[in-house]
Amino acid sequence: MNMRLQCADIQLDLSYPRIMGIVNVTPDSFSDGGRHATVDAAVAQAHELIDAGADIVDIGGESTRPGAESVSVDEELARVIPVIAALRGCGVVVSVDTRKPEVMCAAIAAGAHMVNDVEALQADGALEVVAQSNVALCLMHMPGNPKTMQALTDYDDVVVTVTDFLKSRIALLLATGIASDRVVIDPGFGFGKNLTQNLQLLKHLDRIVTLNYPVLVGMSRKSMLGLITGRSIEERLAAGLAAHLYAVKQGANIIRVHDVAACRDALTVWKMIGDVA
Ligand SMILES: Cn1cnc2c(O)nc(N)nc21
Repeated sequence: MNMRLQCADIQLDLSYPRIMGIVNVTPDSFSDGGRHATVDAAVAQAHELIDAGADIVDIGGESTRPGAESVSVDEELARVIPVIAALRGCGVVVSVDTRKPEVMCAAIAAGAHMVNDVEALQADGALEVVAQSNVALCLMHMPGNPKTMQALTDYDDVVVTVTDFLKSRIALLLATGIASDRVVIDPGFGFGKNLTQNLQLLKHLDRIVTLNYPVLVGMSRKSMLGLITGRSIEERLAAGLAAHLYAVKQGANIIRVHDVAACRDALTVWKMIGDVA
């Protein structure tokens, strides 16, 4: 695996695990003070995550949780572009979490260094938009879309299906001329997988790691952790740290979390152990 991820003008060293902090710019994420308050709150939250140790901040304007309603292009643009523009020069990788080519294009123009697409650039025009840039790309596995995916959990072998999907997307990107050091892959925990299938993907994550591309995982606060522990969404930090450290042990390179400070401490312990003779 290449140890440096090309994120536009930033090269991210992946010789040790990195943290992607989550910034949801969706009105229900913040006190409903309307657009301006939402953008300001999102920018402030991004800076909090950066101060807490995030290597990447992931700016999303459309919820991708199961059953989530889709958001129009104009609404998503209005939510995320002002935040991305305000983060120009912030010193860390700024990622845009979107499935829409129009949002990718505007985000890249506003200074985004990475596109995080839960649909792995399958939307018409998405591949063309990113091929004309040098941003990093995260390709995630999701059957269907957030409204249909939870009914699409009939796999012969979820690890084989997900691995084959990621291999096919990688091949398509390389054939489009996209450099391999821009590509990150992600099994998509919680996207069209039941609990057993999520745990199988985690247990056998090494088989995705052997595709030899940086692996991003995101299990923070997800329902798979609630099903195991019985904890509510606000009480899943310990479970999330355990799952993410297991993924790092399997070779994951980037973990996508809400609680950056706690994750930073966990990875600092991890790195110290790794660095000792
Ligand atoms: C936007 N989003 C929500 N969960 C995610 C996950 O697990 N991976 C990636 N890449 N994006 C996610």
